[in-house]
Amino acid sequence: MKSSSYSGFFKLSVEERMKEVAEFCALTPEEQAILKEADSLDMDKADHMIENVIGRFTLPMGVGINFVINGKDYVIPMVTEEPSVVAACSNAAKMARPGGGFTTDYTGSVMISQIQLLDVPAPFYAKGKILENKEKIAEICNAKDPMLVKLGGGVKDVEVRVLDSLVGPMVVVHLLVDTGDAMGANAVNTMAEAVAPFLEELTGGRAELRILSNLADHRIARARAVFKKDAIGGEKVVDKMIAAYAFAAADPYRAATNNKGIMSGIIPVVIATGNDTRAIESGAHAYAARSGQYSPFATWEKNADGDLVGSIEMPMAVGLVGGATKIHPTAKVAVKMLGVKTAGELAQIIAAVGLAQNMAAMRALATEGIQRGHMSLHARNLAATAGATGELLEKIVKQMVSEKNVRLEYAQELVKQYQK
Ligand SMILES: CC(C)(COP(=O)([O-])OP(=O)([O-])OC[C@H]1O[C@@H](n2cnc3c(N)ncnc32)[C@H](O)[C@@H]1OP(=O)([O-])[O-])[C@@H](O)C(=O)NCCC(=O)NCCSC(=O)C[C@@](C)(O)CC(=O)[O-]
Ligand SMILES: NC(=O)C1=CN([C@@H]2O[C@H](COP(=O)(O)OP(=O)(O)OC[C@H]3O[C@@H](n4cnc5c(N)ncnc54)[C@H](OP(=O)(O)O)[C@@H]3O)[C@@H](O)[C@H]2O)C=CC1
Repeated sequence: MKSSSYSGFFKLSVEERMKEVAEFCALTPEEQAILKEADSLDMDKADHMIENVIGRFTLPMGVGINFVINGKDYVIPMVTEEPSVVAACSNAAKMARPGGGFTTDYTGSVMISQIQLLDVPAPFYAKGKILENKEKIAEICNAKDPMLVKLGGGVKDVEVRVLDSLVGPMVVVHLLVDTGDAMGANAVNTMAEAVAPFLEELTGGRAELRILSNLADHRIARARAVFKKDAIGGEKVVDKMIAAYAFAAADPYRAATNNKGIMSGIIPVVIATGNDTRAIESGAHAYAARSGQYSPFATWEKNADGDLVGSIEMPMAVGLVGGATKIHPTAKVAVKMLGVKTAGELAQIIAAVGLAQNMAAMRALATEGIQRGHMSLHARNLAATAGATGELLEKIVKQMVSEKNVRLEYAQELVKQYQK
């Protein structure tokens, strides 16, 4: 496999796919074994990751292929239980190639840590005092994480908001912390707790909550792509897809589903690399609602040539150090597969996958409908659940799809019928 573009990759056996990916990503036999083994996370490690451990839970890892991002080819590890997502992303990445693939950027790894101050006697006067003491605040916080500071991170700015609330006015301090290649929750929470007594002293108030904000709007990843009209079915398809986007832009009921589709692409990469899925979900949805109306994460337009152009912009607080990324053996291999050296690079790849997923889903929805592509892959799932394997599985899938009767009971009925 010389580039990530590979027609018919899905028709290969698992072993053949692994061989191609191992060659592309230079995976050692040990790394390949980690991906193949269901129990690559040993019980001892598992027992130290969370509490009350009794076992482990395995999910399939697929690869999103055909991706070109900033001129470089990528094979993208994706861990999900949902059929058709990996296929959809690979499909859209293939359609993006004639337009040059995806172009991305990143605003930097700045997280917000919040400190809530209650019973501040004169909130606006206190705000001034806090802002005058930015340097001292940064000094107290940075002393808690010399390693981060050595790596170029640490507190970059301090902001103060005075909020009206159910319990009266409150002063909310935001520490803007560059967390480098860490997601940063632990790092910034430690800083918030360390600086709270100084803020109490400055303001005469009482510090209560000291915790990061998952609305990471200083940590934005962007991706954009041109889908040449001829690569996606012509200008009529472009127009239909823009009408589909207009629906999502006008209606939160549709936007929620549209964004769920984007998350169907994003979360598998977040899981594969051992990152915190809840942080990504909450940040993304809060960002999508920032104008007051819940909106799509991505925007779709037609350019002067009649091609479809898409852009996505969302918070992307993922890291390469900390969390499970450095503990989980499979996550370590996934990071190697991507060849990323910084959290920013990882964030940008994830944004590109989100845009790809949205494109594939919208194209299917705006043309033939989602069921043909999605249900034919879902049918495989059901046939396997009903106990079919090999040739029988293929036969049952074909029959369920052609009869448009993709249900578990029917799969079970067919298995019984053919096994008689
Ligand atoms: C499912 C496809 C890709 C079928 O695709 P197809 O239409 O049969 O197209 P194709 O046979 O011409 O294949 C095109 C490429 O797709 C990939 N591909 C094709 N088949 C496979 C496969 N079996 N396994 C892996 N990859 C596959 C592969 O890269 C292939 O290129 P090739 O290798 O042939 O050169 C297409 O119909 C599609 O993109 N559908 C969208 C499916 C989707 O979005 N699923 C997400 C789940 S539904 C959801 O969660 C969200 C939703 C839909 O509600 C969001 C929303 O409302 O916005
Ligand atoms: N609301 C939320 O989202 C919350 C999430 N969490 C969880 O927090 C975890 C993530 O926290 P995080 O702070 O990232 O984890 P860690 O504290 O494990 O990692 C961050 C630390 O790694 C060290 N480090 C080493 N190399 C680098 C580098 N290149 N760039 C940056 N830091 C480096 C730094 O200092 P040093 O070596 O001194 O440690 C830094 O403080 C996740 O598991 C998440 O689920 C926790 C609470 C709330």
